[in-house]
Amino acid sequence: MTAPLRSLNDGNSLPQLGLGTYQLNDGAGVAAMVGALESGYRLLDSAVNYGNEEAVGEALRRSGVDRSDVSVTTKVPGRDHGFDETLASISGSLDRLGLDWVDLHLIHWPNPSVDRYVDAWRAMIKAREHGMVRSIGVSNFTIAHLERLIDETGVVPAVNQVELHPYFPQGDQRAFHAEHGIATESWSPLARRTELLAEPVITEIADGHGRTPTQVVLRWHVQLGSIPIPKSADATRQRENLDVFGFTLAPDEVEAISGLERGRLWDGDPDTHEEM
Ligand SMILES: NC(=O)C1=CN([C@@H]2O[C@H](COP(=O)(O)OP(=O)(O)OC[C@H]3O[C@@H](n4cnc5c(N)ncnc54)[C@H](OP(=O)(O)O)[C@@H]3O)[C@@H](O)[C@H]2O)C=CC1
Ligand SMILES: O=C(O)C(=O)[C@@H](O)[C@H](O)C(=O)CO
Repeated sequence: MTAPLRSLNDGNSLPQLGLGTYQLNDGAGVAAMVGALESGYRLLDSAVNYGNEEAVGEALRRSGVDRSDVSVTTKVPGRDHGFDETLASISGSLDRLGLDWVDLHLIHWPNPSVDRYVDAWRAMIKAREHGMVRSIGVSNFTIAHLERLIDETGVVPAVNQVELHPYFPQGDQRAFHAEHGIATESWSPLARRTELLAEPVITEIADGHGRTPTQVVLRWHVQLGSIPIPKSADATRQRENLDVFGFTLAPDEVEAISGLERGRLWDGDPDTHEEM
């Protein structure tokens, strides 16, 4: 089973669900990612700061899945913002991944107090022209950050990867993305397995569909039009998470799940939270 594809604003496409790889490191991480690829995952979400780009490349080679069939994402860390620094960062990622191109490269956090994300974005545009990356996007960018990128460069990101789960459905942010043709990706889509999966609203809907709470949450993301990237190190849970394309939530079920809104998981407000 593989996830259906969705089109991006640059003519490329991404699977509608991928594997988060934060904390999938070293040999165990490689094994988990090989298992995911064998189960049908075709999108791996990495970052320089996860310290696992070598492991992602190794898993891809070991899996035997055709390179062209897998969308590899990685991210420029805050310490590499700036034009030359970002181009060097992308080269470093390609070296560590052992790949000729990255499918989707993101600016990991805007780090507004540093104020170099527009320079980083200009370098991303250049890297795409050079064929080092196929699609370019951002992560944790607010509407104001996106407006500034678009105003100053005229290039609209293909993707914005943001915190998104039933406790934080990001209605305004998603509406802005839809208006500008930006695909939304959901990080921590399972709210990091907090009490979310035991919420009665979710368990009752899951029982009604003969599905697990996790599948209902991931299906909710898909029906919002966002691309969830759940992380699991476990082969059985990876397969469970990918198996969300054979049922449909009713509109009132989607709305009830969105009604769990209460805020961010932790203080990851991109206006104030910065990561180098
Ligand atoms: N751009 C950004 O700033 C950020 C990006 N991310 C990206 O998003 C990805 C996902 O987010 P993450 O924070 O990892 O959190 P998730 O919401 O994906 O939750 C992961 C947790 O859920 C558990 N889990 C997964 N599947 C199941 C299941 N079917 N049943 C029960 N438990 C399950 C995992 O355990 P187990 O492994 O044991 O299955 C793990 O403990 C990251 O890996 C990373 O790629 C995350 C944070 C910030
Ligand atoms: O996982 C990511 O991409 C992150 O940016 C993390 O560092 C995240 O910010 C986190 O886990 C902080 O606790």
